[in-house]
Amino acid sequence: MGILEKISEIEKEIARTQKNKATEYHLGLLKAKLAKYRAQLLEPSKSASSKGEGFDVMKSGDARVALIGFPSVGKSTFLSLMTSTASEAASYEFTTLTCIPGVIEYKGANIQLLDLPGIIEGAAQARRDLGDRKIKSLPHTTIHLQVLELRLEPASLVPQPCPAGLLPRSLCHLSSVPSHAPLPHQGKGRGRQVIAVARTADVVIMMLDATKGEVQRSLLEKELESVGIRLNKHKPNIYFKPRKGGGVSFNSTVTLTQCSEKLVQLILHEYKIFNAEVLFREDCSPDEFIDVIVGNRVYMPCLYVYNKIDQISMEEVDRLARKPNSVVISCGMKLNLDYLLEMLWEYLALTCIYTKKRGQRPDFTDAIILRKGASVEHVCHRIHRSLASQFKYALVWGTSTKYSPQRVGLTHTMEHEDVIQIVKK
Ligand SMILES: Nc1nc2c(ncn2[C@@H]2O[C@H](COP(=O)(O)OP(=O)(O)OP(=O)(O)O)[C@@H](O)[C@H]2O)c(=O)[nH]1
Ligand SMILES: [K+]
Ligand SMILES: [Mg+2]
Repeated sequence: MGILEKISEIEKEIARTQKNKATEYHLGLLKAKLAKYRAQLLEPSKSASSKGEGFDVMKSGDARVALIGFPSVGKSTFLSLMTSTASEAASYEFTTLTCIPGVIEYKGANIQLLDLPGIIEGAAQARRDLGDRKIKSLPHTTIHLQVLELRLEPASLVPQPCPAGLLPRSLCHLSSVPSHAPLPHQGKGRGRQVIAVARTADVVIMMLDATKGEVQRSLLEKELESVGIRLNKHKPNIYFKPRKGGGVSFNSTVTLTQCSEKLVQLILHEYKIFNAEVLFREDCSPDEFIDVIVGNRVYMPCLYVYNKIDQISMEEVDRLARKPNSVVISCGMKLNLDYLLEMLWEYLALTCIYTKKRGQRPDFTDAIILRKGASVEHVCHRIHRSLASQFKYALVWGTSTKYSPQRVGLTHTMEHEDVIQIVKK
């Protein structure tokens, strides 16, 4: 049995297993198995040659935002609106085939915005290649595969009605494609590269077409989830350390309602870990525990952006706008873009630091933009390469200190809108 078949078997078994106290261990074990097979699938195959032309964009600016979404939801239109970069936008799908970077200038920060191909396409290609086993595909749910097949059979490139009852109308491929539109094979394996780029971002903007169903959102979430990207979640607060011997020592500082010592042991055994120290500091689920064992997960804020609200009713706009982590916009009519920027800024959680020279007022026109949690040393490096080595102490005004000003060292953590004066040796 191939890995994909094994995954599908386990998924089926999970689906048909009733969730209750009696099946809890069984389910936990199945989930551990599933995560293991998925990881195997994602390991870069040795035959995979090129890293993907057009995707190796340099990280630049103060932060990076990746635009993820189905084809033709308006990603390129958005990039062209928000930045001085033009990215081709058109009514046919898969207009964008590479990664196009642009820069948003906001509150003195340079935010790199990456326009990417409609993510599903590459994954679809991977699915098509499964036959000859060239590309080890990402796992998908059954419905997902149905969608992909529907979309990419040559016949689906011409307008055709959707088979009744198979899919929501929103996902049917009803648009016609002009002759100059790229053929599906040109996007070979891009879904994987899109995901690789997404992993490097500080925030993901998941762009959705407000006129289409909610299913697009859950499909994308599943796809990102299955490659280890965790959206709007924090890293589980579990201490985990494999050891040489001594068995598994299990402890928790809170009451656990989803995991028990026995379940943790079972999951660990599935990973052939027989000696480890485990401390739950949070009431985590088995999935979260598995994430900790497997590691290499990325935890990323995600903003769901519903575009094309010019096409839907006010009631519908209102409903979408009230969803958590969501913003409604229209690129076509330039609606609500300012609010989106505000939200994006919040999600990026950047820290602006102002510098001040001795005896002078702070320079509020030119902020130093750093990541949350940045230290005085980071500030020094940003000002000048050699500044940290000449550093004697710094005076800081703002919320990070008890007194203003306060004398601090290189390791002091800065907070948003702090003012700093650096004194050299
Ligand atoms: N009505 C309406 N149409 C929009 C809006 N934003 C974009 N469009 C149209 O949607 C179509 C697709 O836009 P693109 O920007 O090419 O979409 P994309 O997500 O980059 O598509 P791919 O690169 O193919 O994945 C174009 O015809 C745009 O003019 C909007 O707010 N309202
Ligand atoms: K398009
Ligand atoms: Mg595009």
